[in-house]
Amino acid sequence: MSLICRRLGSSLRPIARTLHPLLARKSIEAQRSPLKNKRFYAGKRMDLKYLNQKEAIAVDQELFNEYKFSVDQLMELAGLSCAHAVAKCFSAEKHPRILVCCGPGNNGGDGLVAARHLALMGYTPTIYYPKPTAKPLFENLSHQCQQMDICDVKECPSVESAARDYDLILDALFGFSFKPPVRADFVAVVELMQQTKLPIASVDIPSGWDVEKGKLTECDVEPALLISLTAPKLCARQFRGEHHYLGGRFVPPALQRKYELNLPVYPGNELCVKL
Ligand SMILES: NC(=O)C1=CN([C@@H]2O[C@H](COP(=O)(O)OP(=O)(O)OC[C@H]3O[C@@H](n4cnc5c(N)ncnc54)[C@H](O)[C@@H]3O)[C@@H](O)[C@H]2O)[C@@H](O)CC1
Ligand SMILES: [K+]
Repeated sequence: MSLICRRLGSSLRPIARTLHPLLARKSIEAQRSPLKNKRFYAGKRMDLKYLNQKEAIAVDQELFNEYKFSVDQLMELAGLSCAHAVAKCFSAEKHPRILVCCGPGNNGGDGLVAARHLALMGYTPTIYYPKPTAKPLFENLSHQCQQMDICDVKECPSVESAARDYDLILDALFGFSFKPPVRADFVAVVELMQQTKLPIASVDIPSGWDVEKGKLTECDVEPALLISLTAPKLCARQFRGEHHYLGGRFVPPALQRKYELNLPVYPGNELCVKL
C-alpha cells in the first residue's frame, strides 16, 4: 500500500488516503516508525527484544509516568497472567499445593496477586513472605489473601518439608531490580529453591539470577516455567526450562514501537503467550 502511495506522487497522496483508510493508516505508521515500515516491506518479523536492566526500568517508568497506569493496575494484570501461565503448565489436579515465595518489591506483589487468582482457580497456595512491605498496596494484597483463607508460613520450609507439603514453588522473590548478592533475609529461601526437586515457576526473573548475565553459579535456581512480564529480560536467553511464557498484556502499541519490543501476538483473548 505504501509503495502505491509513493508511486502516486505527492499531489495525489491526500486523495488516495481519503479514498482508502487502510492506505492512510499504513502511510502514517510509515512516517512514525521507519523500522516497522522496513519490516512491512521486507515481509519478515523482527526478533523479540530482550531488555537490559536499564531498558526494563525505563519501560516500567514510562508506563507509570507517561501512560499514568497505577502500580495496582499493572500488578493485577501481571499476577493474573502468572496464574494463567501456571495453570497452563501445572494442573490443579497434579500440582494443587503451591508455595508462593514473595520478595520485598513489586515482584513479590505479583506473587501475592497470583496466589489469590490461583486460589480462585482451585489450587491451594501457601504464602511465604519473609519481609512484608509496609505500604498500603502490599498490606491490602496480603489482607485480600488472608480474607480468602490463604495460609502463610512464617519460617522458610526445609527442603524435606517442602517436598512433603507442596507440589510446586512460585518464585516471586526478585524481579528486574535485583542486585546480587542475595541479602541475609532471603538466603534460606533462595537455597531452598536451589536445592529442591519441586518444579519452580519464576515470575519475570529466576530469583538470584543477574537480570542481564543470567545464572551466576552452577547451583542457581533452574525454573521449569519462566513467565517474562511485559518483555523478556536478557537473562531469559539462558533459560533452559520446559515452559517460557510472556505475560503482562498491557503494553500500549506506541510503547512497543518506541522500544522496538516486537512482542508476539497473544492468541485470542489469552493473558499469556508461549515463547
Ligand atoms: N513494568 C512493569 O513492567 C511491571 C513490573 N512488575 C513487576 O515488578 C518487578 C520489578 O519490581 P521492583 O522494581 O519493585 O523490584 P523487584 O521486585 O525486582 O525487587 C526490588 C526489591 O528487592 C530488594 N533487593 C534487591 N536486590 C536484593 C538483594 N540482593 N537481596 C535482597 N533484596 C534485594 C530491593 O531492596 C527491593 O525491595 C518486575 O520484575 C515485575 O515482576 C509488575 O508488577 C507490573 C508491571
Ligand atoms: K522472580
